[in-house]
Amino acid sequence: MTKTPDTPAPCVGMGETQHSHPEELLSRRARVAVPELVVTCECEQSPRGPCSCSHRNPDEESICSDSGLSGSPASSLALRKLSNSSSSGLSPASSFEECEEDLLGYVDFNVNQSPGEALTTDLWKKSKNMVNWSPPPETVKKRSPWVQVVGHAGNFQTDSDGRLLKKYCESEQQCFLQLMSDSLRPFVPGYYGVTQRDEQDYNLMDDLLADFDSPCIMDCKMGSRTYLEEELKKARECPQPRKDMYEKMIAVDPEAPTEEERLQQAVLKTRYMQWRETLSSTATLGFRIEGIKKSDGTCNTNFKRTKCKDEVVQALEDFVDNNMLILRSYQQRLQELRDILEKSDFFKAHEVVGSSLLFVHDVTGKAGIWMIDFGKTVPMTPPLTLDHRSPWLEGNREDGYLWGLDNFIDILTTMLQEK
Ligand SMILES: O=P(O)(O)O[C@H]1[C@H](O)[C@@H](OP(=O)(O)O)[C@H](OP(=O)(O)O)[C@@H](OP(=O)(O)O)[C@H]1O
Ligand SMILES: Nc1ncnc2c1ncn2[C@@H]1O[C@H](COP(=O)(O)OP(=O)(O)O)[C@@H](O)[C@H]1O
Repeated sequence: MTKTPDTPAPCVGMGETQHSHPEELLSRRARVAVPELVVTCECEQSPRGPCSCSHRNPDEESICSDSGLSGSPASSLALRKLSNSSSSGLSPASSFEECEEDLLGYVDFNVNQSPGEALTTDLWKKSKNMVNWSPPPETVKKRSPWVQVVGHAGNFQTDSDGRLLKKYCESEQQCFLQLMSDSLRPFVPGYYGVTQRDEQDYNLMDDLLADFDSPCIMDCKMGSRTYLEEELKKARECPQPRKDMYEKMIAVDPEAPTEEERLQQAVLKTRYMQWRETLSSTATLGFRIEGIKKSDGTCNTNFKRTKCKDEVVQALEDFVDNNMLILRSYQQRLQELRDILEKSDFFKAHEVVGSSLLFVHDVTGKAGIWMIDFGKTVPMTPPLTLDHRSPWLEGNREDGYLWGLDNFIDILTTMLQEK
């Protein structure tokens, strides 16, 4: 995904989470209190819309969009966009560093809470007793500001605990809840329930960048299909051609639209998504690079046409700066992930579409890979399961995730052998 903050909100004033009445919170299934919840009670409840994966404004553009400028070291537009999500202080996500003042009044109710732990009455009591607890100043560690590589504009906020708030999406919440007790747990961000800020609900999760120092980040979208079968069905029953997608299409290839699409100046979402799949490596390799952010601040989302193996290899070499140790770590981590995926109950029972692998490393040699974005990960009807390698035929709901992962591992293995 792509499209990010155009209207950045300053950090100041963004640190406050909307307060809710404790009883109300306790009764809301799978919700977890965040620090501020106990302090004041305004008893407001936000309207819970449908999956806020539809929170997106189709006209919003990406932070590092490939509108002709990406790929180069922060050009002026790229800088403007990047500044929305990086250390310049304009991020809609308030960074730890930017909000350091907030720490002076820092209150941590979740100090003993682990990811996925639901708020029980006992924990609630424990939390209340900790109202005035603050960490000693020496434990305050500066983190690099959070950076969003791709994704929808305004979808994220950060909190002062180094966690990330992502606009609420029910299917994503359901996935996270299950993932917290699945064998895949080490490969996903820790999840802490739902919280509110400015009347908007958010899923609260770990910021995977928190332990890295000026990280290099790559977002790769996994699978051979990037839209749900359900979306295809809807597009047939009630076609809704989109002008924004037509614009995005002709920006990359003016020849791509059909005569009819040209007349309408609009394309169906599924048509746009299929076009993107065949233009990139999604259709041929089962994954595609969406964006890369280097530690020097350069950001590139110009991978829409990165299709063949050689092009992917070139982008990967650039991402790791030809550091074979990092590449080896990534290869091993992907192999571990594959082993776990093949056994995971969650994975067997879900169609995983539009989900990404987030690759993160830094100059210290630390490297990690996590699965993110479960907005379009939906359960199969039991007892149906997927093998994630069979080709997709409409109705079988196969997503090609493991096929893509096999190809990814093969590419890294060949790169390592050739060095
Ligand atoms: O990357 P570009 O070419 O800009 O196209 C985007 C991505 O495919 C998004 O997928 P993802 O979020 O996985 O990156 C998708 O969001 P969905 O995930 O909601 O399908 C967007 O659909 P809209 O949000 O409907 O515009 C679509 O416009
Ligand atoms: N848990 C996380 N920790 C750190 N960065 C994240 C995390 N989740 C998402 N991101 C950043 O946000 C971007 C978009 O994430 P994603 O979940 O795909 O959002 P969207 O649903 O809006 O596309 C990713 O490319 C990554 O840079």
